[in-house]
Amino acid sequence: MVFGLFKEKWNPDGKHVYVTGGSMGLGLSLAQILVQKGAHVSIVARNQARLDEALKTLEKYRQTPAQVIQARSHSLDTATSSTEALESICEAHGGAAPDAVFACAGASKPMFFMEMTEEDLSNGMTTGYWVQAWTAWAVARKMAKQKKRGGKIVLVSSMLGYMSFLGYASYSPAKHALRGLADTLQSELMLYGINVQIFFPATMLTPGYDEENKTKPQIVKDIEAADNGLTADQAALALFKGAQGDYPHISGDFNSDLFRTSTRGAVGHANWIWDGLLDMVAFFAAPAWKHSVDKRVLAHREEHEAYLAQKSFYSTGS
Ligand SMILES: NC(=O)C1=CN([C@@H]2O[C@H](COP(=O)(O)OP(=O)(O)OC[C@H]3O[C@@H](n4cnc5c(N)ncnc54)[C@H](OP(=O)(O)O)[C@@H]3O)[C@@H](O)[C@H]2O)C=CC1
Ligand SMILES: CCCCCCCCCCCCCCCC(=O)[C@@H](N)CO
Repeated sequence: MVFGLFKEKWNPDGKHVYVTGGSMGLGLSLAQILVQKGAHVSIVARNQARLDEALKTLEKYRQTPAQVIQARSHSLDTATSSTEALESICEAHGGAAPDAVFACAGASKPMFFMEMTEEDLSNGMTTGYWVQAWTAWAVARKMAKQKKRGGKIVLVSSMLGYMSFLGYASYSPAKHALRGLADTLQSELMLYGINVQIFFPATMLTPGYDEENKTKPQIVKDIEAADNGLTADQAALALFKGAQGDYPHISGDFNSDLFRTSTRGAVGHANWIWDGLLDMVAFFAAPAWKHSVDKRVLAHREEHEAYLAQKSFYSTGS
């Protein structure tokens, strides 16, 4: 398989690009880049005040008076609300399907599995998987019905969609599921001339990151300290550059590249030589790193048991 050779780069200039989760973090930074490149940009998120702020920010990057820049408040948790959101942003474009969608919406609530409730686990699937899957479903159908060629659908997973470690039982499965969806759609939506990609960023220093750190156990923070994190702008640039091509998996940094090449499955190579070298590095580096994580987790056993005891875990029923 050869990706991107001899093909023109995807250019958002003059296109209608839909960014979910565009009111802050990765989505907002990406929306800024797209506006700067001359795209008509529609952002969707729930909180109206943050959408208003984001719209003001995006206006600063406007290139021409003709650009349509809009923000709409919708929850993307269900098929119905995701379809409504899509219909509402397409109104200004005469009902035409967007040229591209970047599904950035999502959230994570790390904590110990023992402490997760049924609600935590099922919300994890909604905020990690369905919030993007329904958008992909609604957009793909609209593009296909209108026989729009050259469409693009980009999902946002995480490095935790390639691997995982303690604390992410409600989040990592959803991000792995997104990979399964993206790999399926990359194959199936070729039928309609739609290019499907998925982004696997490591830590991004965003409002969402500050929020998840409120429930994140210290040991999880310690493991993550191996990663400095990218700013939202840096991550959005990596995402945008990946989206200019058509290679299905976009990784934001070197470590994600190691996991990409060593868990590639049936995804082709971005670069035969470089990917082979990275895979070889990962062959040694990933088990060494994992060994250090396992040691850290085992060293935490006693402290963890004391923590659970103090939370009355052992003395309450189910
Ligand atoms: N930050 C990180 O370290 C990493 C994040 N990721 C993923 O990257 C993506 C972006 O993350 P990040 O920028 O940090 O997130 P933020 O929390 O900073 O921003 C998330 C955006 O999504 C919107 N959103 C969240 N849930 C919903 C929903 N149910 N319906 C509609 N809009 C929603 C939020 O607005 P509102 O709340 O108002 O709806 C906001 O605009 C997410 O999918 C996240 O899982 C992946 C790897 C690392
Ligand atoms: C092959 C060897 C390389 C080893 C180095 C790996 C270092 C990993 C650090 C963990 C980063 C966690 C990213 C999670 C981001 C995320 O999705 C959450 N913030 C939830 O939003």
